[in-house]
Amino acid sequence: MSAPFFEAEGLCWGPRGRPDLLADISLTLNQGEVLAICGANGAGKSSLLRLLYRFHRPRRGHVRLEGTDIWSLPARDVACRIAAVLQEQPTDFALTVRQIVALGRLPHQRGLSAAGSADRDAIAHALARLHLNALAERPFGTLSGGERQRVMVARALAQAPKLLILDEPTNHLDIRHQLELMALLRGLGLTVITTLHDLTLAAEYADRVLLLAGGRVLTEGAPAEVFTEAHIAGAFSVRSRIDLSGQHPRFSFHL
Ligand SMILES: Nc1ncnc2c1ncn2[C@@H]1O[C@H](COP(=O)(O)OP(=O)(O)OP(=O)(O)O)[C@@H](O)[C@H]1O
Repeated sequence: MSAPFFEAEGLCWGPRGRPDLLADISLTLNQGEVLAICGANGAGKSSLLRLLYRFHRPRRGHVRLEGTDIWSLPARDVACRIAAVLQEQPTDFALTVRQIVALGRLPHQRGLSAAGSADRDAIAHALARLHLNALAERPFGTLSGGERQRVMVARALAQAPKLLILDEPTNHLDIRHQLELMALLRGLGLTVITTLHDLTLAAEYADRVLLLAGGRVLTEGAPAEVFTEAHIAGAFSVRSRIDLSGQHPRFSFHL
């Protein structure tokens, strides 16, 4: 049997000298699937992502991409395969949008060789996909929060990854840009793992949802299986009503 495209198995992690914050987390993704990770503040979503894009080394367990443990590869090789869009943004505000997006090509460039035509094509394509052509020569520091977020997604696309990992990518985006970004992520054909606070977006755009609570997997599966009133109460300590009359579930929440 061939290995799953992406697999995390029995992951445990905690900060140095502290007990585990994440315990026994496993997930499997097929190529092209979109996984949403949802859960309350402090549930461990960002910490889990850091294990998946090889920032934190798990205390126990393994993360494998196409059957290879990501810790058996040099960081640069992993960066050619996995791109991450994080909540923290670059502080180098003087760089232009094009220069920031070009940073996505660094893992693919050897030594100090100048960017080649493949790099220029990837940068142009990423700028166009995120509707950033008009902003390409603007200093990053002069952009709005939502524009910056789109630049960070463009940088990740320029990296030409096999797996795209995003931490709350719809933060700062207005409703139209949220929907556009989710449709873009869906339409890329890439395997995507993203944390999302908005359960409606997760239900509409993700193939699978992993619900975290207290650093553990509460449940994982198709959105309709995961988003039940009982699971939502368990993860978020709120009561909810789920309207299943439309194409996608709609939620209302109460204390
Ligand atoms: N390096 C660290 N040292 C100490 N505590 C940490 C560290 N990293 C994460 N934590 C703690 O682990 C818990 C989970 O944090 P994490 O950022 O993963 O949660 P989250 O689900 O992404 O939350 P949010 O929705 O608020 O972004 C939090 O209580 C956080 O304070």
